[in-house]
Amino acid sequence: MAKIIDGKAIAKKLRAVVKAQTEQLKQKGVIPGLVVILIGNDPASEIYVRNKERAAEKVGVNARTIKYPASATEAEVLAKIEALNQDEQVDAILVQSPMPAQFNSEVIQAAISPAKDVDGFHPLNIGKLFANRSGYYPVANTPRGIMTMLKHEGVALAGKNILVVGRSILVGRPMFALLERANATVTLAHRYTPIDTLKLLAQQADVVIVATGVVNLIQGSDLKAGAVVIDVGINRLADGKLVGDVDFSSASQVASAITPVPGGVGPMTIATLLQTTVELAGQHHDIEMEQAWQNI
Ligand SMILES: Nc1nc2c(c(=O)[nH]1)N[C@@H](CN(C=O)c1ccc(C(=O)N[C@@H](CCC(=O)O)C(=O)O)cc1)CN2
Repeated sequence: MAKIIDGKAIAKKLRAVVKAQTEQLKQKGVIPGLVVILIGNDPASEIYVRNKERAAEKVGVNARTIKYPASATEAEVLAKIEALNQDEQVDAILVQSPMPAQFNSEVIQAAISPAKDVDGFHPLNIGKLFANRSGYYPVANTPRGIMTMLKHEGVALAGKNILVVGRSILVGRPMFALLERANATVTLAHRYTPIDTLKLLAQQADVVIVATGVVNLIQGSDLKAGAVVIDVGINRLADGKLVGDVDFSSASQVASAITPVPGGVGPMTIATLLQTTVELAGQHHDIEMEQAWQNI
């Protein structure tokens, strides 16, 4: 039976470190400021945004949400982003995904100043990540949170065979870059990967990370014995139950460690968002931040 990786508990430890960092910044007169832009009325997004605000308040980050109706225009949101880019009180900006159909997410993401791009979706920050540039730049919070979880669990990555399933800008692509940077051999599978190929790749992988939104895509019988399984999927079934992209009951019989849904990757996304917010505030005010989170 696999060890269940407790994302909630790791996120709690990370938030405690972030809170201590926020207090250090406050002693220097800096209150980290986060603005979340929510467009439309996607019920899940409303919950995530509320959870971000609550978590921010607990660690001392000054967070606020700016809401737009689903009928909002790209021009009005772009004008607001431009004003926030100029606002000295704002260190971090994000626009919650998904956005309504009339929005071009590439245009919106590129409009946020790279120095305030707390999601790490700006092409400049993505380019730096893929080029493995030195220096500080924000990286997408879900894959970064997964790296923190893997480190916390003592999962060695160098030289390991890792399969990432899903190639979104939120998870799969930055996950690939972070793992490659950690000297793993990484395969990125996606919707055009034939299912037989996917299963063969999964059987060879020491670590499998799945972010597709397809319920039960990966079964225990697909996995190598002792693999580490990270399930990023959040799928709500007709009966209201939340499940991931991995069949937890069969996979947990074969894996050595596995993240549950809920309570796995999700809580790490929000804790890591706060971590990135505080780091961006430190950058803006030229304050060196101790990387204490590495030892959580
Ligand atoms: N601009 C962004 N949009 C979205 C991101 C993102 O990182 N930036 N990620 C997701 C949504 N998300 C954060 O924004 C998020 C999703 C899920 C959770 C979470 O804690 N999930 C819980 C279950 C919650 C539930 O009941 O639904 C869990 O897994 O335990 C946190 C954050 C897409 N959009």
